[in-house]
Amino acid sequence: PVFILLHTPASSSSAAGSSPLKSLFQYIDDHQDQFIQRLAEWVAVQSESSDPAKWIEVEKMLNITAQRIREMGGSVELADVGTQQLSSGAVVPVPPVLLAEFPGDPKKATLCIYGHVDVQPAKKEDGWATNPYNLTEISGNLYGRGATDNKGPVLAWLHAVEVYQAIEQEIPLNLKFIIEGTEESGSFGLRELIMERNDSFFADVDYIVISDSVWASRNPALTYGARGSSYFFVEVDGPVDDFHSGVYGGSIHEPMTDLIALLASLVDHTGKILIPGVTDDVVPLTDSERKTYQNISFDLEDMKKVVGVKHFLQDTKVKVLMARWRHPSLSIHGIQGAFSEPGIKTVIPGRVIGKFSIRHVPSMNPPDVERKVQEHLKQVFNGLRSPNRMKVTSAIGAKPWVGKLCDNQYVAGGKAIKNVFGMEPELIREGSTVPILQDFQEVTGKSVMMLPIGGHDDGEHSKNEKISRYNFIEGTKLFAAYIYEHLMGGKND
Ligand SMILES: CC(C)C[C@H](NC(=O)CN)C(=O)O
Repeated sequence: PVFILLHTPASSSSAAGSSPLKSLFQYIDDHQDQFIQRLAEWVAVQSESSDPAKWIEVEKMLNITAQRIREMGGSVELADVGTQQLSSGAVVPVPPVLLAEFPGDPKKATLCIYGHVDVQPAKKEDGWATNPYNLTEISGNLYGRGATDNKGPVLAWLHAVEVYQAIEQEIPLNLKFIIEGTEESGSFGLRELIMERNDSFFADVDYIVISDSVWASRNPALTYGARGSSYFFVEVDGPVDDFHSGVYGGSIHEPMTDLIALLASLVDHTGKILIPGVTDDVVPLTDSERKTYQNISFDLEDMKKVVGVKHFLQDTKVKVLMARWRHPSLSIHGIQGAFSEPGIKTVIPGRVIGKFSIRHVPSMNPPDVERKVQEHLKQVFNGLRSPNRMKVTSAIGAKPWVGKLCDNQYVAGGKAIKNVFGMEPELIREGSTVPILQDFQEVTGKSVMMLPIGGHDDGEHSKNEKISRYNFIEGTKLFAAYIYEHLMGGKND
């Protein structure tokens, strides 16, 4: 990893008061209700990618995005990324990937913006205070599934372009967009598409920017690292059916009991991963890296309130940040086939599937981790001497990413933050995963940066996900300013 602290001196061209930026910002302020109305229309589409039955909604969302880009004068291709085989055995087409570009000038540098318009599942019964698919403003916050992850930021990028067009301000960059619909399920077929289009769509791209994350505190940030992820299903299957526990309880090996033993062997109550060898490759901590965590304005007390806990597994800010950004973690997400409705049911489920994931950090290697998980679970299951069958499958294998802080676009990002928020950017990493991030860097060799606009308390993936009106609107200004601050016609060096 590169840990160079960035200094972003204010340049004469980067004064917030200079007239193009002033006009751009004024237009954004004047049109904020219209921008929020458009976000409400996007949030209303239930584009959950975890359930292939809902891919029709994902495609609807991609078509709405395509239509908006065409209305703005961009050309759009909805690229085929193949098929997926479902657990039922059925083979279904994956939602396409949107590739778009605006008319360009070969003398200018080219920026490619990546985002996704699929969302994690959400139901009012999960405990939402409002309907998750009806964007609702309460006390300056816009609540709705996808408001921050990632419909709000994708829309903010389109609004930033719209603003240039509306005030007839020349855009100092060529712009391309790559928008997908299965990020929340591992980005099916996207790596292959990038490889296939490396010499065409990506050939003239200089910079790739991704706004699919949140700030670490109340301070605006530039993000230079993200964890990877491997997602696992461990299935235990035995009795031919679900059975009455009064009849069979005590005489059969219950799949759920086996599964609980398997899941309990993965991680302990302190968060320590128990799978042999999984943490062996984590890069050692250096003094200079440790120092980078000390200056982050992350407020532990504030974070406890956001999360609703008395304490974390770690007792200092630095340790909590390191746990989020530079150490792997293992989380257990759910059990399919288990009785999870309210009330009483005394059944022994005949087949259950446990779901868990491991967040990877440099220099972990997902295939290597997957092999160790397989070996470990096999060994634990053998020890149970159960007649049931166990199957472990890995659904996602996304690598961790570390960007290059010396790239030009971090300077443009820093200046843009100064223009909009009047402060230096915080240089942060991200605990969550954008599955395609490292592939972008590895396959295209281009400069990649994350430029988040989400707030630290936005609650991505959880109930009551939101983006604040402030972050959505100032974030739109940030993107407009970032475009403006980019080296006019400059290529990354
Ligand atoms: C691989 C995961 C499903 C990706 C997901 N990504 C994001 O939340 C990005 N905002 C994650 O859980 O990290």
